[in-house]
Amino acid sequence: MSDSKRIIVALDFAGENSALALVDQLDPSRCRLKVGKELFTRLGPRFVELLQGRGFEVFLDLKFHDIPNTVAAACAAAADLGVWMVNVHASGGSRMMAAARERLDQLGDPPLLIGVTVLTSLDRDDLAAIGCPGTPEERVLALARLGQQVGLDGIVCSPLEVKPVQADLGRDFLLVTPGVRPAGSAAGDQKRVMTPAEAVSAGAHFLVIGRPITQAPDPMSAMMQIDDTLRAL
Ligand SMILES: O=c1ccn([C@@H]2O[C@H](COP(=O)(O)O)[C@@H](O)[C@H]2O)c(=O)[nH]1
Repeated sequence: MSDSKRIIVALDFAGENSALALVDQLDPSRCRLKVGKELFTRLGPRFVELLQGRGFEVFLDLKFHDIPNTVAAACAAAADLGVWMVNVHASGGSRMMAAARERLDQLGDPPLLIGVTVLTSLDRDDLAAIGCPGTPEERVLALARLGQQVGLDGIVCSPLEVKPVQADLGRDFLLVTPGVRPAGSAAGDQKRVMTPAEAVSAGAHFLVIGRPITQAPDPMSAMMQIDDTLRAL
């Protein structure tokens, strides 16, 4: 799968003005935007519509995780909003993911449906502490297989798991990777990271990048620099 817009900028801002100050500098032909829990909780669907009205495709990153009926209905609401991509937690289980898939399949031109596997802020010790033995890679693979079986379009994982997942599930299953840090960027709360070039070289389809762009002194130039590096690969 080849897509010229690999970068999804994570709009993690506290309000409309700060978010739009960045969005105003971005070009919808070079990147997509991700609206997550903070901005959506503050500004709601209206803000997603505003971004789409400016020509951006939006990944609505609300990571739905609930009983099947509730998640299916939430996905349908996201589809009604016209978003490009929506996600659910794969750990919500097969029936939950299948319900989301079935509901979206009833609609014309549904958003891409993606399953979050193991958050990129977690390492093996964090997983052990919540009662999940094994490595993040093992757990990502198990959840990715489940997601593919029920017809998800792809998963969210860290760039570190891209190669093993593709070796197992093929290259058409979309891999969306946060945990992306250009060389020299602070990892912050992310534990499983790679550089943008490493992630794409490994086979990631889309990179979710927040603070390395949004907190840069010149966000547009930071985004273009990363994008130029990826286009040169
Ligand atoms: O496993 C996950 C799933 C989602 N995210 C989201 O991606 C961005 C990453 O932002 P950075 O500032 O580049 O760390 C953020 O919105 C997360 O909610 C993730 O990081 N890991």
